[in-house]
Amino acid sequence: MQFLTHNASARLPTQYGDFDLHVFHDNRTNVEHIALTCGDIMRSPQPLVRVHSECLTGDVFASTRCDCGEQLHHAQQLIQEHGHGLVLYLKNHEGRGIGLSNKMRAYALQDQGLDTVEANEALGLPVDGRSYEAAAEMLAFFEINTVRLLTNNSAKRSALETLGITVHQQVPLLTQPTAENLKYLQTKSAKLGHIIPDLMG
Ligand SMILES: Nc1nc2c(ncn2[C@@H]2O[C@H](COP(=O)(O)OP(=O)(O)OP(=O)(O)O)[C@@H](O)[C@H]2O)c(=O)[nH]1
Ligand SMILES: [Zn+2]
Repeated sequence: MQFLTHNASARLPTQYGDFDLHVFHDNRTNVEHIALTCGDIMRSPQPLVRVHSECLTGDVFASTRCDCGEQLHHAQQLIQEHGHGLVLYLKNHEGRGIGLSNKMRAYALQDQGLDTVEANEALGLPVDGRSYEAAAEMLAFFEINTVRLLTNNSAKRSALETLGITVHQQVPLLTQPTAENLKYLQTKSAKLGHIIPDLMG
C-alpha cells in the first residue's frame, strides 16, 4: 500500500451481526480509516461494499438533518444478510471533505435558507472535496478489484472507477425522507447527481 499502513484488527460483534474491524493509518493525513469486514471477503467475487463518509452528527448522534446514520446501519444489515462484504469508513470525509467546524457553519447558513450546496459555496469551500484513494487502497489490501457498491451517488462510483475499481453494480441505499432531511435529499437529487427515485422530478 502506498499511503496506508494496516495497524490492527479485531472481531467486532454488533447489533447486526459479527464483523472484523481493521484500522489503517493514513500517512498523508495522519488519520485512521476503518474497514469493517464480514465473512470471507477475499473469496467473494463481487463483495457488497459501502464506502461511507464520516458524519459525526448522523453516525454518532443520530442527527435527523441527514440520512448518514440510517444508511450506515442499513448497509451493515444488508452486508450481514448477504453474508460477506465491507464497510469502508473514511475519516477525512466529514462534511464532504470540509471538516466538522465548516459543516456546522454550513448548517447555520442552511438554517437561514441556503441549501447544502449553496452553503458550502457561500463559505468559499468546495461543494464536494472528497477523494477516495484510501478506499481504493483498503480494497487493494484485501485483494478486491470488483465490487457491488452500496450508494445513491454516481459521482462516488465514477471516482472509484477512476482509481481502478470495477463497480459491477451500483446498489441503491435508500432511506425514508423525513421533514428535517427532505430538502437536503432533494438538493442531493437535483444538484449532486444522487439517484433517489422518489425525489426525482
Ligand atoms: N458540507 C456538508 N456536508 C454534509 C451535509 N450533510 C451531510 N454532510 C456530509 O456529507 C457526507 C455524506 O455525503 P452525502 O452527500 O450525504 O452522501 P454520499 O456519501 O455522497 O452518497 P451515498 O453513498 O448515497 O450516501 C458526510 O461526510 C456528511 O458529514 C451538509 O449539509 N453540508
Ligand atoms: Zn450525515
